[in-house]
Amino acid sequence: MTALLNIDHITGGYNIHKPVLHDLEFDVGAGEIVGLIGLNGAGKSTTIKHVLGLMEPAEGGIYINSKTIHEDAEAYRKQLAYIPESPILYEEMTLWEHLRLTAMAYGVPEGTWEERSEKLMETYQMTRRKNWFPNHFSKGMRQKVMIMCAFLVEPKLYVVDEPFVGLDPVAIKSLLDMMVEMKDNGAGILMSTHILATAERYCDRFVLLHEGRVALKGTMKEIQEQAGMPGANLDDLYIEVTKGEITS
Ligand SMILES: Nc1ncnc2c1ncn2[C@@H]1O[C@H](COP(=O)(O)OP(=O)(O)OP(=O)(O)O)[C@@H](O)[C@H]1O
Repeated sequence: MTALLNIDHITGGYNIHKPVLHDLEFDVGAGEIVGLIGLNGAGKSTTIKHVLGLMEPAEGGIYINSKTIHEDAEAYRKQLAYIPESPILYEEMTLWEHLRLTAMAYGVPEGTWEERSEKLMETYQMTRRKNWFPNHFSKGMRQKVMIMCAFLVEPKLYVVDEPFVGLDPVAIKSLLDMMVEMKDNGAGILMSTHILATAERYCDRFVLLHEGRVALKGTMKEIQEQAGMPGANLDDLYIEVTKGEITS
């Protein structure tokens, strides 16, 4: 089976002489949630920037449905939606205009995007704020706008960076339910998070990064085996990895 997202032995970073990512190799398949886990500075955001095409690997390649961004940049980008850790909004555009702009950028047909948007606003309790501008939004509401824009597109691949910070429990539950629904519909999700209990409950597989290298990867059972810690939870595995005692 070809993976939806394939990170093929990439090395990369901000300075060609000092890579931050070293020979990274992992996949995200259709119909699964993969958790990208690691300490501050482990390389999660840098990995995500490479997947989004904002950074170019010095070595190796990144493929979505077997194609790199160079083969067809528009097709590559349209297959993925990104929920960033810090919301990026246009201050002069209302919530509804953000949704409309996203629909236009991704080519979501008229009728479909309005219907999805109304539903999303209801789910995230934002209907009343349809015509509000972002400067009236709380941090959590700003994050909800990003989430709604991503789910509006219904892409093949979701790239989600630390999504739970700032969201209220109802919104967290809605987000998780929606990720499960999209995965069941065949989407792939790469999610970076420090909330390990949630990751353990929702992710099908894990990639534990340590100092820019894959320290462990696989299902819970597989990473427990790799670490020689049968039955260990993700917290324990993570702590063990970050002691630097396990080499991949
Ligand atoms: N813009 C940048 N320029 C130079 N180095 C950077 C830049 N951003 C991150 N780095 C470095 O790259 C390494 C990986 O950082 P990255 O932001 O990918 O970590 P992270 O796993 O996402 O951490 P966090 O959990 O804190 O978000 C760190 O050593 C960091 O100092």
